Amino acid sequence: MRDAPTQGALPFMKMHGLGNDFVIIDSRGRKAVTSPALARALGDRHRGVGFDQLAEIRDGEGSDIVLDFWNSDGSRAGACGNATRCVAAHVLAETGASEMTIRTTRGLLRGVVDGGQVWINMGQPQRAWDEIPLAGDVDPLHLPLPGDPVGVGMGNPHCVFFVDDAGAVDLAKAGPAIETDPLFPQATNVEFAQVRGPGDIRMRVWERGTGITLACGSGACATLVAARLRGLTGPHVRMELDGGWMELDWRDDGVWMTGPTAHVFTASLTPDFLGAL
Ligand SMILES: N[C@@H](CCC[C@H](N)C(=O)O)C(=O)O
Repeated sequence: MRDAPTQGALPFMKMHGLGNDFVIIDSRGRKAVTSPALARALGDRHRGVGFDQLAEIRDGEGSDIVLDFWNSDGSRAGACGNATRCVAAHVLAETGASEMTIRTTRGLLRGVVDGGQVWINMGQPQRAWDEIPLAGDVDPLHLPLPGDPVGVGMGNPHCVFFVDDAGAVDLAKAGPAIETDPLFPQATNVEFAQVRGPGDIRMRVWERGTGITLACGSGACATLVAARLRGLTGPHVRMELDGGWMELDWRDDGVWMTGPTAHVFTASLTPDFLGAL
């Protein structure tokens, strides 16, 4: 028997993009509710719901919607490509529109339905050391770290290593040391990319504030940018992540990406859970 909806409960959606999973709270038309404490409690896979990122949809500010992102450790994420794809797919299905605008701390992003797929323009990459940001004026194309990685900002920092075999990388060992390296004053997401051809990349990721995830949209964009700037690929690639395939295209107006999304369920947080925060 289904429980009757409880008064004071907070509805949310669970969605994922290639296994990068999200709790999404729709706060349009009412006060925002997210906080570091809510993100940590909800992100607990044993006592909460569990997610890689929490996203809150708010009323638009010169845009169709505003989106805020949180990591499971309670920190803010300046960008989350896969959550942006999930929310855009949801809102575009709801409104029947073929395009929309999304304001994030990074700026105004665009979502467009093309060939039955939702594409997001994640904007132009940040390539200057102080925009990524790095701790000092070093060449982002050749960061002074073992392995000669590339630094790229997509509204959040990324450190991209090119490796011979991405599958062989011990993410749990390699990721945390780079995430917290002093070269990155706001810490960093870490990508290990194997270029298999001019339009084919295999990539695995360690995410700042979350750890190993099955996919990372902003990380995929940063990886394409790093590969293109190093002359390893063209501007259009298919990328295989642990959770599946994405397609990316670096155009004159920014880095576009697409891939599958899924709405898993809608449920409500109980007043008891919320009251214990
Ligand atoms: N999974 C996301 C990236 C999430 C943000 C990241 N952990 C950060 O703190 O920057 C994506 O799909 O882009």
